[in-house]
Amino acid sequence: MPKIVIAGNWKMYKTQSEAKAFFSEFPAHLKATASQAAIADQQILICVPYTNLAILQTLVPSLGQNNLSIGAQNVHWAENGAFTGEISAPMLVELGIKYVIIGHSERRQFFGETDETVNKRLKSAQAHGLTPILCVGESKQQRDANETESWIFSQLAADLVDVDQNNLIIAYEPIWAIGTGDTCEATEANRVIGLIRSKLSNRDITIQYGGSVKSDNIDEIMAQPEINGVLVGGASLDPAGFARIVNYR
Ligand SMILES: O=C(CO)COP(=O)(O)O
Repeated sequence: MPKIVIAGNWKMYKTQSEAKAFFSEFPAHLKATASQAAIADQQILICVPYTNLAILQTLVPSLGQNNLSIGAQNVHWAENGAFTGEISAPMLVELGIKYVIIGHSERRQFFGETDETVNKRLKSAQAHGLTPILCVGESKQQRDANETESWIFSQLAADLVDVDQNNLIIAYEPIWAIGTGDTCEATEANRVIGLIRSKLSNRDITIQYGGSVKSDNIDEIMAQPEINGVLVGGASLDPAGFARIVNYR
């Protein structure tokens, strides 16, 4: 059985003081919404801006929530070098970071990320023992043109060359559902995720859904058999709301 991973992607939100305020409230909300036994087998992950990584790595262990980790939102493929504005895998590893998002559609759309650079980032992350969360998904235009499957299959084929499928999470994030409130129907997300799984050599990979996940649609999404977790943007910024998402039922 794939592990359930409930992840937040804070994107470019929260200063250090705002991040600390979130974690001063989050554990109490988690305890108030469900028993620890119910969520014990899940991985809870929050991928934060680089400026919050170090402080949260020292703060989170004191919260008594062993299944809660902090992750990064990108990583460069080189160990170091003249790459202004980038962060390398050894820099994350030294902080004790274990998870990193790679190939988010916002990186592909606004920062020139290609399947080739996504593939290089994935391999470097894995070579340093990090578990990448690879994001794939189609645009509205591609969906309307019935190109969803062919597009995602081409992303997977290019992104996963020489990538170890034993240390990988995939997030299906239809671009048209991100930040729009226009969630993909749970059954449709389940169908596409099933197709993604059919293309993998390791069928036990955790595959998440992402795109306008909220506390009021999480139960239906997580009830789908192919969906092993979620990658949550906006709704992960609120400690009470994200605790409710972790405690789906
Ligand atoms: O991009 C996302 C997560 O990576 C989804 O963002 P929203 O949940 O805000 O739609």
